[in-house]
This record gives sequence, C-alpha cells and structure tokens, in this order.
Amino acid sequence: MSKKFDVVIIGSGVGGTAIANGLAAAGKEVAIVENDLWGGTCPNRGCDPKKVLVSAVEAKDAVTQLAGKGFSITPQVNWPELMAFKETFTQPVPKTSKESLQSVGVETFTGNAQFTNEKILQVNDDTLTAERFVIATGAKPSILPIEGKEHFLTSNNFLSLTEMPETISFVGGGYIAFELAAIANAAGAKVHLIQHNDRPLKAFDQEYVKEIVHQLETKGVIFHFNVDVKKIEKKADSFVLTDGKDFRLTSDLVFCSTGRIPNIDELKLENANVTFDKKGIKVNEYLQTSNAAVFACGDVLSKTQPKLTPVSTFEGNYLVHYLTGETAEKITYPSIPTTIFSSPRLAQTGITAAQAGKQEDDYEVSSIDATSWFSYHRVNEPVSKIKIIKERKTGLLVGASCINKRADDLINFFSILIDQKTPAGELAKLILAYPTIASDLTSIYTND
Ligand SMILES: Cc1cc2nc3c(=O)[nH]c(=O)nc-3n(C[C@H](O)[C@H](O)[C@H](O)COP(=O)(O)OP(=O)(O)OC[C@H]3O[C@@H](n4cnc5c(N)ncnc54)[C@H](O)[C@@H]3O)c2cc1C
Ligand SMILES: NC(=O)c1ccc[n+]([C@@H]2O[C@H](COP(=O)([O-])OP(=O)(O)OC[C@H]3O[C@@H](n4cnc5c(N)ncnc54)[C@H](O)[C@@H]3O)[C@@H](O)[C@H]2O)c1
Repeated sequence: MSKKFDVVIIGSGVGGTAIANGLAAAGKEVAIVENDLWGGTCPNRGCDPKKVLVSAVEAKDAVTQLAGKGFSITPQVNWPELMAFKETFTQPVPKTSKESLQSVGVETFTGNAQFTNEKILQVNDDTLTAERFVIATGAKPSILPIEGKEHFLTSNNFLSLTEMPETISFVGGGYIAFELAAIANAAGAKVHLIQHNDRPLKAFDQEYVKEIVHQLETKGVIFHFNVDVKKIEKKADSFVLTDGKDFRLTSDLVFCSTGRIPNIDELKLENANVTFDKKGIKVNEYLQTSNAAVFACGDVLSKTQPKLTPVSTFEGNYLVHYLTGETAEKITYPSIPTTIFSSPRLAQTGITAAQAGKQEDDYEVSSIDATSWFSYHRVNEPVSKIKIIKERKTGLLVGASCINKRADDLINFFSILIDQKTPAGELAKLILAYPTIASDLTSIYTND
C-alpha cells in the first residue's frame, strides 16, 4: 500500500516518540516506523531496567555501610526475584508505547525502514512518502572484531540474565561496564573489568575515576588496565580471554562494553543521499542531514554531545518546534548532566575541571571533600567529593563534578544553577528543606 504523510519518523525511542507526539499535537499527519521493541532502548533495554537492577546496589550498600552502626546483616540479592521485578517494568513497554502513539493519531508501521530514493521509504509492502523524514534509529552495542567474538554478550543480555553466574568479565570500561559491574558485584558475582588503556571513563574527572575504581576494588571488582584482548575461546562451561601475551582470564560469561554504534546499516541511506560517518548521521545546526527533507536526532547522530535519553528527547522536542515553524533558530544545548550509576555514583555537568585547568585566567576550580558532611556521614558513605567551576569574571557557576551516592540528584541542582545563571547570593536567599543534599548547596556554591 502507498501512503502519504506530512512527516515519517523512523525509530520509536525517546527521540522519535517525542517528535511523533509533538507533531501529532500540532495537527500534522504523522507515521512512525519501528523494527524491534516499541519504545526503543531506554525503557526496554537501557536506563530504566538498568536502574531497577541498581536498586540491588543501593539496598546492599545502604545496609553494609551501616554495619556496626545499628545493622548487622549482609543482605543477599535474589537475582531471579529482582529480574522478575524488572520484568514488571519492561514487559508492558512495547504494547503501551505503540498504543500510546496510536491514541494520539500517529500511524504505526512495524518493520524495517529503507529508503528507496530521496522521498520514498519502504516498510515491508508499504510505500511511505512524506514532506519530511526524521531518522531516530538510535544505536546498538558494538562488538570487538576479535577471534571468538560470537561468544560476546552485550548489555541487552545482561538486562535479561535469568541467573547470576559466579564470574563475569566486561571488556571495555565505560558507562555500561561500570554500572553493570556494580550490579553484578552486588548480586554476588566475581567481576573483572578489562580496559585496553589506563583511562576508563575518559570523559570524566580522572581523580574521581580513580576513586570509583578504588571503591569498586574494595568491594571485590578486579580491574585489568592496559590489556588488549585478542581472543575468546569457549571451554566446557566457561570462556577464556587472552591478549596474545601473558594475559589469560577464565569466566562464566563475557560482556562486550566497548561502546555503541549507530543503527544505520539497514536504512539504505545512500538511496536518500544522506551522509554519515562511523559515529552516525551527519547533521547541521538544525539537525538537517545532507538531504534537506531528511532530519535526524538522538543516538544515531554523529555528534559531540553525550548520547543520553534527555539529549535525544531535547533534540526531538527541538525538531517539533523547527518542523512546525515555531522556531527558525539553530539548536542550542543547555549544560548536559550525565551520571555513572555505579557504586558510588559519578556525575558531571558543564565545564570540567580539566577544561577549566587549561583556561586558568577564566575559570576557578574549588574542590570539596564532603565525606564528613552530615548528609553523607549519617549513612556512613565511604566517599563524597565535589568540584565546582566558577567563571572568574562573573562568579557564576559553569561546571560541576561529584562522586557520592547522591551524585545523580546533586548534579541536576548544579545544572539548574548553571542554566538559570543563578548567582551564589541568590541561592543564599532561598529556604531549602533541611537536612537534604539541596540544603548543602549553600555551603558548596558560595561567594568566596
Ligand atoms: C544499558 C544502557 C543503559 C543506559 N542508561 C542510561 C541512563 O541511565 N541515562 C541516560 O540518559 N541514558 C542511558 N542510556 C542511553 C539511552 O538509552 C539512549 O541515549 C537513548 O535511549 C537513545 O534514544 P533514541 O531515541 O535516540 O534511540 P533508541 O531508543 O535506541 O530508539 C531507536 C529505535 O529505532 C529502531 N530502529 C533502528 N533501526 C531501524 C530501522 N531501520 N527501521 C525501523 N526502526 C529502526 C530501534 O529498534 C529503536 O527502537 C543507556 C543505554 C544503555 C544501552
Ligand atoms: N548512565 C548513563 O547515562 C548511561 C549508561 C549506559 C550507557 N550510556 C550510553 O551508552 C553509551 C555506550 O556505553 P559503553 O559503556 O558501551 O561505551 P563507552 O563509550 O562509554 O565506553 C567504552 C569503553 O570501552 C573502552 N574500549 C574501547 N575499545 C576497547 C578494547 N578493545 N578493549 C578494552 N576496552 C576498550 C573505551 O576506551 C571506553 O572506556 C555511552 O557512551 C552512553 O552514551 C549511558
């Protein structure tokens, strides 16, 4: 069947869904195509199921930290029960996501979208034409091209593991490895993390990365730095990783966590004259591709911004305003907070201390060891450190990093202060509920 729309969106993740809902509300004829799980990565196999499993880390840390301070048991994680709880979140997602789109008048197509030419998209037997197309097809795990690569599992498998094995290895030390390693460790597995150089989490404050490595080590996670894995061999019930030199590691399961690659292989972008590189689809400052009728957003982009759920949503919302003519402005991003949900949590927003260090005349970095502060000491946290970066000329906050159990919440406060350009003096005029991490802000961000 042949059908014509104002806009056809490819991919029903947070980016695609934001655009579909926004354009439908603006009265546009909209279609959306999905070839896998409706709702995309975040609610099915990303942020949400991951954070349900993070509750194992939270609960275990909370009690073990207070050993001898009113608590004496070491909680054990019942993995099958925890996974069953996780399923209650993920299982309904594809159906409710699709129905939600249909309920606002968006036409849904299930299948693989492929461009036939610059203005025609084929989905199974359906031929879709539109004034505009938006590609929001996200990304998938990359697999290291080494001998035995077929034995690698990915974060998708981890988030559906029915049993937690005795030993797990992660190859690649980024967001995914640090988060899933903490979960597996809390669930009782012996965890190895292998990074090919000595810079895991390279976009984060390296002093704090050393601290998170140290904290995970004290819990039993084993790090292998400067190891370049070359081969995975399957033995009877295990897998052996080797580097062609003297490294040899046996584990029950091996996960590849060396990054994600854009979902562009199946789109036949060359038929639509849409250019891309290995990081994804190239767009201009209006999220427009080399084909003026085709736009793109989210994880599928080749961009410098971090590939995160709120960033995809922000870009989707921008495109709603741009495609309805509500704005003709270029996209401009606010400060982007990002968090590693490990144990402890590591978060940052805005300008980093490393960047500030290169422009000492412009920026001032303050480092605070807040471990003994009431908010952290009351739950006996092993570490709490915070760095803030202020612009010398204005005294305004322009960046922050933090490492503690509340870093994910704390970093959002910093982002709000940065984006609202709130002077420290204005913050001091507020009354904030005490004792909370928000009420600590007036001791962190001061006029000094
Ligand atoms: C394990 C994990 C944990 C994460 N945790 C966090 C977190 O805590 N916080 C955070 O901010 N971010 C997190 N992320 C990142 C976040 O999930 C992504 O940034 C976000 O989901 C990207 O949304 P998107 O809409 O761009 O793409 P996606 O959600 O990936 O959606 C793209 C959709 O397009 C579909 N598609 C692909 N190709 C085609 C095709 N040819 N035809 C039709 N459909 C197609 C896909 O099936 C998919 O459903 C995590 C990611 C992972 C993997
Ligand atoms: N909390 C969150 O917001 C969150 C959580 C999970 C994932 N994500 C998103 O998903 C993306 C992908 O996560 P990821 O952890 O897979 O990728 P990543 O890019 O964060 O980290 C990959 C790591 O693997 C290392 N590496 C590369 N090649 C290697 C090799 N041959 N051997 C060993 N190590 C190697 C890299 O140096 C890097 O440290 C993230 O960048 C982020 O955008 C976000």
